[in-house]
Amino acid sequence: MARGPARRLLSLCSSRKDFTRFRTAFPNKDLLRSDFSNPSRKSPIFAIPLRNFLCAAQFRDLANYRFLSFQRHPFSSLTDNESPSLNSAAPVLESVVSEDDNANDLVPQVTEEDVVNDLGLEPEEPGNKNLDSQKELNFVQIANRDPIEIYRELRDAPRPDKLSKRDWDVLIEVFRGFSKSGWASNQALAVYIGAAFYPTAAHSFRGFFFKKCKTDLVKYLVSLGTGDEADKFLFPIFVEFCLEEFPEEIKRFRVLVESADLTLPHTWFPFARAMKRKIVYHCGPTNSGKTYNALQSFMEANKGVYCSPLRLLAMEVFDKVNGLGVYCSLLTGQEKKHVPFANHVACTVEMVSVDELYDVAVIDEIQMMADPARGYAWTRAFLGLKADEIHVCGDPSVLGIVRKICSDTGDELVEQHYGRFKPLVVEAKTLLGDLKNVKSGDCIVAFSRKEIFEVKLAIEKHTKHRCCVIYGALPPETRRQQATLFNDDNNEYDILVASDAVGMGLNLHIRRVVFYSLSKYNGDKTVPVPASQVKQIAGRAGRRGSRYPEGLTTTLHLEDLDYLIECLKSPFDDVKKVGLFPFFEQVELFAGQFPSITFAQLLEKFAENCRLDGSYFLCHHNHIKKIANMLEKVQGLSLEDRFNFCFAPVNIRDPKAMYHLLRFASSYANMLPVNIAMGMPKCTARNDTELLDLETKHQILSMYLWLSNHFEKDKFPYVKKAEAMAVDIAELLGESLTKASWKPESRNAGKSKKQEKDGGYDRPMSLIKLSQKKKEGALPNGPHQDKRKNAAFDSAASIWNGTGFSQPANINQQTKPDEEVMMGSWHPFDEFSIACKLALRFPEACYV
Ligand SMILES: Nc1ncnc2c1ncn2[C@@H]1O[C@H](COP(=O)(O)OP(=O)(O)OP(=O)(O)O)[C@@H](O)[C@H]1O
Repeated sequence: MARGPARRLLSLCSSRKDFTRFRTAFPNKDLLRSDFSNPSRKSPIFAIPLRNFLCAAQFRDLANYRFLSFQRHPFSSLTDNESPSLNSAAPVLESVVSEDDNANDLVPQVTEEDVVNDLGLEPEEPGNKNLDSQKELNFVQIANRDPIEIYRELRDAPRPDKLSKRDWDVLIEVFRGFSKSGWASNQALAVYIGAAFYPTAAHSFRGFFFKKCKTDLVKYLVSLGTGDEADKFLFPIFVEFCLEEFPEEIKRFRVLVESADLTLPHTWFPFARAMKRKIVYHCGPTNSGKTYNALQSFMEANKGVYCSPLRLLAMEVFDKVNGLGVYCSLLTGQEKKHVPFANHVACTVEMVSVDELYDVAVIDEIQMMADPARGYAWTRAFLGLKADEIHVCGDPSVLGIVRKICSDTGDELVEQHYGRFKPLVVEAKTLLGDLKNVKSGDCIVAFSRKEIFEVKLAIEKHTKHRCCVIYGALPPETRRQQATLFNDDNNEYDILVASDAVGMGLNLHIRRVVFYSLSKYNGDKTVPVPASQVKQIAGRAGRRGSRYPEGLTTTLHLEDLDYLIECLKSPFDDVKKVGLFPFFEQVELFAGQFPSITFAQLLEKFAENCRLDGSYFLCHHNHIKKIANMLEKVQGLSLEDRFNFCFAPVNIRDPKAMYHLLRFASSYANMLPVNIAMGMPKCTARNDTELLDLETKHQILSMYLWLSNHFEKDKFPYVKKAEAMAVDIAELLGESLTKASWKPESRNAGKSKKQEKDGGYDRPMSLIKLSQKKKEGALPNGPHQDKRKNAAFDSAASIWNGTGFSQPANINQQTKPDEEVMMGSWHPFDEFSIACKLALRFPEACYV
């Protein structure tokens, strides 16, 4: 388990005496300032590495950590204003601040005349130089005193000295500032005083100080006034006070933090650390030969593993490598194809074993380390793979962080830089807003399923071209079938209409990539497509060895062209952090602190309290929490079962798929054989609803297969049947897509009529322009209306005892118009809700 610096500090200072020893090593405040505040100079005693202390709930970037270094923000890269620590503890703080009026209770009453000068100084007179220098001398002495001594002196003081009203007022302000100090709150984390507890501790400290105050200290603090200087003077005394007053709170928080410690993740893989690994970074844009070269090393090795971002790509490599005579097995969440005598395996990155020893490993699309949701899988593979040689392929965005990680792990890094085989050319003419201008070999990229079918319909209605389609919800087998159809010269399918799913993994013969739009809905709002994604997708045009070795790219509308060029011209991001997620064992350890909370709450608590180094972020886990919430009702699942079920591949916005997951979990928990309980469609889809049904059914089967590989096999006895059904449905989907000539059902009935008038398809307005116009208020469907609509959808989704998953967008879109949902006359979750409840009570039965 990793050892964080604060932990190390406390383990070094396991007793108060030790801590005192540390502190007395730096009795001189000036010494502390001059030595520790100089980042280039390390403490000879505490050579604590620079690292962050991060409460992931706030995703604070607490950089440049050095305990008690007395820098302005040693723990935080945030400014004072941004510092969230005290805001997060606002209720406690409020009480602290509001009690200032009662602070007089803490000290003997004083009056203006009641001034006693404990320093024995004459009253101040202007120009009294002796007095001034005497004062300065005193202040320097105080500043240089050992804070422990100061604390003890205060602690043992029989009674407080009397203060003047003016000093008293200033002192109140000084302590108010200290209570609010983000710097002090951040520093306090290092001695396990949590952000939530800090205001209480600071309040208590103020009470202590006022009850014991010494005039010389007060004078000194008054001379400093509110601010950093005073905070930094008070802080070590405060720490001393807390160590003595709150040992239990500190211990509790320490145990909590330690059990959620995600620092130094490279130390989690001691075997890999014991190896001297060679990392080869194949760095370049798309279509530059990175994967090709990495696969050469993979195939030449005695034993190799290829880690893919997608099932589809793992399958491609599996086929390709076996085709070249190198026996290779396939391992994805859904399938295990063992090839006899194979020493090689092509797998999805989540499935790679960090226990097995390899000669060569390939990690494709390494920039996915920074993916907000799945990044942890790449990070784990990169840190944990036990391979002599690891080839990573990707764009340069994570090169900097890979260099840094290699310096931490001690791995050798070799960089190989690539350029595109043929430059990508931007066609400035665009399609002038008219899909009739498509040409053979074009790939039209749209960012929603609905748009994909609209485009397909329009092209097939108004031109002689036929379209293949590829989008994320299709099974990999169907995507491959569509890709083969498109690549084949001897048929009429010469146009591809695809979503961003086309950006990775398929070997496609694309002449030109045309962006239907350059904005997409991110689940919350419509946003411009990120430049890195635009590059990745555009880069699919013109592939070496294909019919079109030279690639073109353009947009449907002239007004989107500037953004496309901007994206292609923009340099790759320099990623600063990569993703992490705790292993089950870490979550289990943490769960020991909270025996009576739900799994979803546990994940939340973990996120709030976990510590991460500056190069890592905690991956998004909202979808996991939503599944966890849904499964909360299922009795009899162990923590590990819950953890595993939450990673099942399910579309959380699809109530039908969620229902089946719930049913599977329920049966499993009741020790019943988990059945598929789903009818097989008899024919190809005749409309969009049937097509959607096929997609969902395939996803449910895929989920069943995934679960069968992640739980005891005998609990999932229908694997063979599920595999056969999945193959059949993928075929049906392929056939359905080639025939598909229906209009996708629209949310907005009025819009469909308009489309008819416009010549059969909705000529898309540039969404970037659209959002600009919305901002200017030019369009009637303003943001407030969207808000209302979203609120209606959200409330529709929050049924079923707060399972909390979002609305079934596809059902809303496919079967009922918005208005009905908004009027509350129809509820998409009603049927689902009843089915779920029944599934919980009678898990062996099926209700769909
Ligand atoms: N040396 C080579 N000889 C023959 N074909 C090659 C060679 N290098 C690359 N190719 C072919 O060029 C195409 C692009 O190569 P590759 O997939 O390795 O590029 P890449 O940089 O990994 O791109 P992407 O990131 O888009 O996958 C592939 O079809 C590959 O087979």
